[in-house]
Amino acid sequence: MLAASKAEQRAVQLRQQLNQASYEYYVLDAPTLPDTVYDQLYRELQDLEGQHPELVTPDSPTQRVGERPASQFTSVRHNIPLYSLENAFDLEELQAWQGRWQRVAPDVKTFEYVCELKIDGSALALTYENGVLVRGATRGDGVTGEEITQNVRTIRSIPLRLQIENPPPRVEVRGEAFLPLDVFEQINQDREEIGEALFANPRNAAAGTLRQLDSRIVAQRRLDFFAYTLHLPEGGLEGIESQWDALAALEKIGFRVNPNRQRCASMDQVAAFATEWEQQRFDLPYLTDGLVVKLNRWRLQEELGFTQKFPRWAIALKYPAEESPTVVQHIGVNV
Ligand SMILES: CC(C)(C)c1nc(N2CCN(c3ncccn3)CC2)c2cc(C(N)=O)c(N)nc2n1
Repeated sequence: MLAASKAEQRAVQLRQQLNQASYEYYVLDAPTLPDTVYDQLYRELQDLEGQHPELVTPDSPTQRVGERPASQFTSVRHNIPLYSLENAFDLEELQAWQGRWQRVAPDVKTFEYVCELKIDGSALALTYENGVLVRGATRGDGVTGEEITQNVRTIRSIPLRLQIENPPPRVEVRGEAFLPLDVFEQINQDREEIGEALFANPRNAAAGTLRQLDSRIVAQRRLDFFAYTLHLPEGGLEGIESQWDALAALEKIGFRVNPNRQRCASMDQVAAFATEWEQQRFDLPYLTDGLVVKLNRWRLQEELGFTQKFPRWAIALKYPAEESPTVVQHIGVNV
């Protein structure tokens, strides 16, 4: 039995080693620690926490695995609302959107867009206090959502602690939880075998999994997560003035951020990116249903603000639904 302070030092060391190994495996997809060593260190930490329960911390990897079922979810108000997105269904509508925001800010001569693939999953709101994950919530209606922290902790690509030397007091991260297509197929096979209703698509499967009361089931379903928004209500991270900077910062502090993103200096470049990914997206191991096009500079986003429902500085370009259409559709001008 290690003395308390020795035990504490060892627990800190094990947590750091195991969390780093998890980050390399689930976020970088480049593990360096052999699974057998991971399992051995994990068991050592479990034993240590068993002997010294006071050593358990919220960012301990032993706290990821789901606990006993909650009876129901509580409703929580988002610190910062999650906005909806206007939709464009072809490049003409995208061009019209550009015209609309430019009429609101006619003095803006230089601007650029960030194009991100629109992951077809379920939006999540994550709150970190002093670098530690304290809350995870569903989007809900954008103002209030369901508190699903225990389920969110089982998503291994979501860090339990941010990789920041001096973490800001509060960091809000938003992103999309999703099920990779092969995981979705496997879940439906398992459900078919036990006569349960199948999930219609990976988005429903992700949303349904996140609302599972028993987080041990969530832990088995291997949800994944791409972050796309970073809010710093009290500041604390220097040099982030745009969406592009924010995506790089999200990667730096430990999140998966979708790599298929691009800065575009004109609507023509946006159109090229959209046309490229309209087909290439089918090579990806997860579902997408379009792009999200955002004005990049945060100052310009603030200048443009919001309509009743949407930010003026962003729009979703939706690809045609995959049902086999009688007429072949594409986002270009339908000839
Ligand atoms: C921050 C803004 C508002 C510009 C924003 N909003 C998004 N969404 C809003 C509407 N959402 C929504 N969900 C359900 C019901 C109504 N709206 C779902 C997320 C984004 C979704 C994705 C994605 N899926 O990959 C993304 N890369 N960027 C986003 N950016």
